[in-house]
Amino acid sequence: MNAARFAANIGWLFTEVPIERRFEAAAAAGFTAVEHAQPYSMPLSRWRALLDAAGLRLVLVNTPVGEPGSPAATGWGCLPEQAGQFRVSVERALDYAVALDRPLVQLRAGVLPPGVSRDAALTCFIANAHWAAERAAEAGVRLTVEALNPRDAPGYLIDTQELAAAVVAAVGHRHLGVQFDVYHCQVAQGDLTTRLTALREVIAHVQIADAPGRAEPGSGEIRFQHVLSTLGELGYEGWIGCEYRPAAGTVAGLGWRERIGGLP
Ligand SMILES: O=C(O)C(=O)[C@H](O)CO
Ligand SMILES: [Mg+2]
Repeated sequence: MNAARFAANIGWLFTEVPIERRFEAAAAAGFTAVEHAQPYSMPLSRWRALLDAAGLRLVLVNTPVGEPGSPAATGWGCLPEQAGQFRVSVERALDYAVALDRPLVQLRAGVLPPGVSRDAALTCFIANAHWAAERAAEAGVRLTVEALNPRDAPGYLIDTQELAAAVVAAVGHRHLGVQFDVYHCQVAQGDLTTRLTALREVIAHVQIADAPGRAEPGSGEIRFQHVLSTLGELGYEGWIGCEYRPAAGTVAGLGWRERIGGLP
């Protein structure tokens, strides 16, 4: 087992303690890396200090999003005429990324706006992602696109792994890859082995939670031993983000790492 390959998402794990104490908690539980979708409520300097004090590395953040309930609550990526706001969100994410170990940055696509066709929204997102990839390359940062399942994220533009991969292909930039969230794929599509295999060349990051409850691996229907050995056989060398809702306490639920094992 290679626990070093798992990154704790400290927006989901260790929420028993305030954000500032989650770093030491993750390190004490054996993690060497963390991810967080929205790090922006804490200043950069504080992130740097907390990562360093705990000996952790940051491996993933998302671009900032708009206010909850607003049209940009899951991002500006596919909102026509909002390119300016999208660019501001990318620049903010890149500021954090450059100062904090150059984690991957997930581009939030947003929900299909009313009155806008799916094709128009996709064209908009691809153009925005292309601009972002150029900027990310200048900053030495890599970007991802993630597909979310429609039950958890109704209306989110990117709702299948293949659509995420199609955006990556359309942009055609080596600084943009697919963020394959195993939980979202299982809920929306299934056929995990086939999809991991088909997308292996473009997968830049993997996240895990079991389905249907989004708790620890081993709590539901996904055979994670098989998923992880498939990733190993495919030569996946990135991090695996633990983005689940602990069923009964983060530390109490970490036994899955030994039971399931890491990459071979
Ligand atoms: O919902 C998910 O799976 C994500 O990874 C989004 O980035 C929100 O954190
Ligand atoms: Mg995810």
